[in-house]
Amino acid sequence: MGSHRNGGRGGDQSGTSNGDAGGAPVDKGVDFANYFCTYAFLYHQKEMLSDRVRMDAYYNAVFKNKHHFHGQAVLDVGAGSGILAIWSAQAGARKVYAVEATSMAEHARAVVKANNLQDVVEVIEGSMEDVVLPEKVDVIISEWMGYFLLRESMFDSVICARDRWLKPTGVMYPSHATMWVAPIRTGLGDQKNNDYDSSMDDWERFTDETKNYYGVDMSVLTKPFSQEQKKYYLQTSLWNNLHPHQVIGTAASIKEIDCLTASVSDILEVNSNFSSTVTLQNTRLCGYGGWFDVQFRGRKEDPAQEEVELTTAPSVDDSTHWGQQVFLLNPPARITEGDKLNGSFSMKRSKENHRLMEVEFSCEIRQQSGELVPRLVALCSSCSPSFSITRLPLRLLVPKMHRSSSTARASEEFLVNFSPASLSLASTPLLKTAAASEDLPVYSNGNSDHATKKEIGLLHNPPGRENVIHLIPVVLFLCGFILWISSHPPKM
Ligand SMILES: C[S@@+](CC[C@H](N)C(=O)[O-])C[C@H]1O[C@@H](n2cnc3c(N)ncnc32)[C@H](O)[C@@H]1O
Repeated sequence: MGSHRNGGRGGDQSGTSNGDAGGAPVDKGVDFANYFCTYAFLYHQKEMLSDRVRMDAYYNAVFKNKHHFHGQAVLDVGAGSGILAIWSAQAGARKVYAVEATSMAEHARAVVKANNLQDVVEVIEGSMEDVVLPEKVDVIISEWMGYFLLRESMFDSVICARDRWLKPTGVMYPSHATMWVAPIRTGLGDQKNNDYDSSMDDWERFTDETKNYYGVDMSVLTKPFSQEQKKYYLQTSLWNNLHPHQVIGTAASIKEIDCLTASVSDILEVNSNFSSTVTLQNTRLCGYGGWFDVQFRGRKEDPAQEEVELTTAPSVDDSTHWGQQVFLLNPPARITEGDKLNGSFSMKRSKENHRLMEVEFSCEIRQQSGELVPRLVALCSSCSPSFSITRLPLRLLVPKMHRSSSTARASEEFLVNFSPASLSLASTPLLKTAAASEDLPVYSNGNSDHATKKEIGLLHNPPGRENVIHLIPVVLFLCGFILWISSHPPKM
């Protein structure tokens, strides 16, 4: 006991390089500041603990498969508040190692003690990559899934733990994972286009004012500002809780992962050609929704007694805090039942931050007659895909949230590039007003970071300039009134 931290790897993971992350060097200090610190907040853990779909799935997986836990050694990778470690102990584990990188470990220790499980659950504060355990384990349990499964790249740490600490006969909880995409209709693209237009109108006012009031012409920056705003509003995927009616075609699986055998190189990139058949008559293809599910099946030689699945697919009653990622297409295209959508998807880690993803989509629409639909313009046609997404610590930046919340798991976007080369050309102008009537419940998109940015933007306006301008007529009127009064003194 107590000797588990910072041992084991001869320092190979404690420096600034982490080959497993995809070749790019990882600064652990920066990683901690950007990523781990989020999890040191109880409100963040609470939001995960409040996701009933997630909780029920893990709870059932453990308690309906006690045979995997009874009398066994279990490792909880990224224990957070300790919930999975505690369930493992309650299901009869002999020993549970609960490894947590952040100071949340202290809270986990308190919860373990309060539930009288301190003799079974040992909470270890440290990075999984650095921790040394006194024995190999029979089960690894972990909730490592980020938005659209792979964001956060936390599965790397689970793989590392598995390769070092799982017995050859061991079981992974969860055991399998799948990523899905499906064509969708949504009003989000229209909304984001409006946001972009307003930000450019605002920029124009700003450059006029800067020139008129301060004598400096900033208009040379209009293009880079426009690019920046396009990337922000239009080339970034969005968190959304899609209604199942917004899914307008068959879902396609783009990646399957066997948690027992996958290596980091298997998940560095996801590349898939997929096709989907439109299932709705006369509708708009506004983009794609992406989600994942994980299964608890045990291992082939030691299967689950009862298989459990956790899905984050669009759902009315069982939505999760992961929601779905929406990848917008601009402008939307008219499609109808029976049309075939042939797409290609590519996702890789951002060079700047291995926990963030860059996504490229392309798609071709083939009508039932076999004819190709004239070309669509891609919402993200000119973007160079690089973008940051983190489960950030501040509420403002959209942390991992409970499903009923209006915000999401983090500032969640993936940069998305609908490849212009493979997209069909625009035939449909963007329908700015049609969306609302056409799209069924469009749930909150969770972009409170956008709102925040705007709010911050307001603070940066020249102090009170607009208000002063609005006051000018009033002041003029009052001056006129005073002059008139003084030239027409009241007769006493
Ligand atoms: C999504 S949370 C899950 C928390 C908890 N297991 C639950 O299900 O509520 C992931 C946790 O893993 C921790 N974590 C991520 N990578 C880790 C690593 N390499 N070593 C230790 N902890 C890690 C994070 O700090 C975070 O608390």
